[in-house]
Amino acid sequence: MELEIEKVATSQNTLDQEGSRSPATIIANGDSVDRPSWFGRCRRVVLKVGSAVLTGPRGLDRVMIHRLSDQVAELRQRGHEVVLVSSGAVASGMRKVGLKERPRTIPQKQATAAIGQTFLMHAWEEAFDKFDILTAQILLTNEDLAHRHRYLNARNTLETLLDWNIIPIINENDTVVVEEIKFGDNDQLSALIAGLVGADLVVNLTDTQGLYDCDPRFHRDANLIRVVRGFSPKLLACATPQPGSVGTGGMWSKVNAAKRCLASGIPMVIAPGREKDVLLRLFQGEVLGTLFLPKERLYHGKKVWLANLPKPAGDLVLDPGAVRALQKSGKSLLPIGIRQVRGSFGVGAPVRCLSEDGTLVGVGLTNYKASEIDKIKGHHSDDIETLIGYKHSDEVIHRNNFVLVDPPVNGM
Ligand SMILES: Nc1ncnc2c1ncn2[C@@H]1O[C@H](COP(=O)(O)OP(=O)(O)O)[C@@H](O)[C@H]1O
Ligand SMILES: N[C@@H](CCC(=O)OP(=O)(O)O)C(=O)O
Repeated sequence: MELEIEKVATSQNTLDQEGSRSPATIIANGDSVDRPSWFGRCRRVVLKVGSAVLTGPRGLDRVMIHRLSDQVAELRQRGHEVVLVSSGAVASGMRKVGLKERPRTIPQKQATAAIGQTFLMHAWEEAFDKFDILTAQILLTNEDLAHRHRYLNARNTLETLLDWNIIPIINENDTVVVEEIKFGDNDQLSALIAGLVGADLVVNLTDTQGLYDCDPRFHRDANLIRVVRGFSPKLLACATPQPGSVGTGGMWSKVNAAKRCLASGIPMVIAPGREKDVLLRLFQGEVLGTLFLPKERLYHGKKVWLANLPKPAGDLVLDPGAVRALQKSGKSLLPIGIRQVRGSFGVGAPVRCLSEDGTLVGVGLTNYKASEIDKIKGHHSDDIETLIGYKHSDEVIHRNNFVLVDPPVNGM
């Protein structure tokens, strides 16, 4: 079976200076490829399973969990590494305490998730136990991954678990997060985890056949989109943010997750989780769901984190020339183009770069602290030492430590 994609090539996985793994599969030449070998080469896979797949009217669907774990065990036999992102804590907790509707208040949601999470983990643990496969629970918040050193710690833990052949099972730490610090939902979390571990593919299992050109609940004539090459904002218009009865974020969130994955050069497939043997069939090359293929990799290594996670510690307001240099020429930020410094931050802090009208241009890590940038702003780099007594570098932000917020993307 042939998949028509514009350009596909695989490279060996590489590690950057900090040990980040790069996804192996990048789109690169003009030939079509056969799906079985393409999927076969996706060694490291992040598998996200939605509440809509894992829970039914009577709560957690253990049969489904067994069916999925059987397939994951088979994929591992074939040499794939699997990192599982499992939703379902709130939905299964709800049934446990007899709630008919999703809890509305944050403390109720958190308490329900606490009840459901142990139940959920127990079910996965039991299902993988048949194959003598160990699992490990990882609960994360956005705050955890926003700090670079904690992000790297999470990566080291995941790498060690994979090295030990243990299946990491990740969920958002619902019992401590409030709306402001949430990932949003597990679709976003799975895309971030994929960037973190340098996954070769994300499989997102949900309760529809894939992405339709409009919401199939309201449009009977909706058409399933089979392959998407590169991201386009048009895709977001296809999907609504309204989830099913137990989900969070809906299809809109999955398309946003695909956007994140594609920017990091990682393909993603949205597939029907309840379809019999869906994972095995996908990896055998059957055309199922919607496959999103990257056209180019915008971010590598540290930039994957920079583009997705850090909490800015301050702002730099730039003159139009500096904005142009960053946006159009991919240059580093020099002090001469900085008009204003906001906030108090140290060396290495993530800061937002804004144009004078307040538009967000990008995010970068600074080479100087706020008080120093205040002294050197508007000056030539040759004057840095005279102004602050030393010179770390000519640039306030080096281009290797900067990402544009809305980089140009090629799509559909
Ligand atoms: N364009 C679309 N294509 C497919 N499904 C869509 C679309 N727009 C909205 N949806 C809805 O999104 C739902 C899946 O999202 P969600 O309920 O969050 O699932 P999950 O629990 O798997 O994360 C589907 O039930 C579907 O009805
Ligand atoms: N962390 C929540 C799931 C949040 C979520 O994203 O749900 P879903 O849209 O079903 O993937 C839970 O375990 O219930």
